[in-house]
Amino acid sequence: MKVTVVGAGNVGATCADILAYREIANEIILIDIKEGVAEGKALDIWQKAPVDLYDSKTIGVTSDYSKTANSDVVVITSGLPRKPGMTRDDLIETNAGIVKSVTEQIISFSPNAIIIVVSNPLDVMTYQAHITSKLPRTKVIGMAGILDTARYRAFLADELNVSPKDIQAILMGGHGDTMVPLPRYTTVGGIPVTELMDADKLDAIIERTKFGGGELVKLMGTSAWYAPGSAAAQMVEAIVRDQRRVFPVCVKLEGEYGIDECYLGVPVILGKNGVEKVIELDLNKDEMALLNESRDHVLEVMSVLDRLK
Ligand SMILES: NC(=O)C1=CN([C@@H]2O[C@H](COP(=O)(O)OP(=O)(O)OC[C@H]3O[C@@H](n4cnc5c(N)ncnc54)[C@H](O)[C@@H]3O)[C@@H](O)[C@H]2O)C=CC1
Ligand SMILES: O=C([O-])CC(=O)C(=O)O
Repeated sequence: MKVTVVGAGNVGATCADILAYREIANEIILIDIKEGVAEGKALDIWQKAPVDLYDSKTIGVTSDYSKTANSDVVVITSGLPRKPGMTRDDLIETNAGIVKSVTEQIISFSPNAIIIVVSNPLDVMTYQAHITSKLPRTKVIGMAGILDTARYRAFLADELNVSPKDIQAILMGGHGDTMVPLPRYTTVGGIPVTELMDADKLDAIIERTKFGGGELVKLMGTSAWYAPGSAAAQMVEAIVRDQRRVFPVCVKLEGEYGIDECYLGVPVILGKNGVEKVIELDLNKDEMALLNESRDHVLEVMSVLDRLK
């Protein structure tokens, strides 16, 4: 299996490193526009192989897309990250152009690839890759839900003093402040979280999760990369190993949840064809209202993208 990671910055290099270390793909192409950066990071990852005992090969490239030819999966991380005081939406003008040009080049050499978008604003950049590539919605998806859910699970593990492995949860909606955590679908070793924690504490964790990306931007002056890189690699793994994992993934809705023509995070089955199935939960009135609020926000930012065209 051949996987290309576009953007050899913090998220892209972390993702490539995990793909190699866990031997998720045997050939990994790391490509960036900045001369030498992808080559250097790929070489560094390869020099770690004798220590960590893997034989997946990472190759770094500057802007030569012919080297990405026939990739099975492509992860797009190229673009600006936000700085303190910015929203993800503030990145739209710069990143839309970058995602568009990268997608055009990727698709000309790998017309059958499955594309996983990471660049922000996530839902709208995934839409950008979809309209540029003209690939079916099942093959152009965005990474956000695994990361947002992981943050929620990590905060719950801290609060309950239990292993994060035992926390199962699902989170829906756009990748932003309007994301929709679902306590009704959160369990700890099979026990509903609402039986283990009072509502105030759970609400505080939900609020922290919604602003989890911003918390890290404030601390570091740029956005996160370890968990995002890992979450993107987990999506690649589900596809290349046809694992049929159930993950929240950003996908274009075509009538599911009563929502049409909008990219939004929902639970899906992820396998060799990309999205094998969109899972429709029976949301209650309050949950549906939150999801619609999130949809409205994403549609508003999508309309900005349409004006930029
Ligand atoms: N979906 C999510 O949950 C997350 C999304 N992000 C987003 O991912 C993106 C990348 O973040 P970082 O890796 O931290 O940024 P970074 O600045 O460390 O890396 C971005 C890389 O993209 C490269 N690049 C820019 N234009 C390019 C082009 N046309 N072709 C190829 N490479 C190009 C840059 O040279 C740079 O190396 C940002 O937009 C950020 O907001 C970050 C974390 C989580
Ligand atoms: O917060 C950001 O800008 C990056 C991101 O999407 C995240 O870490 O959730």
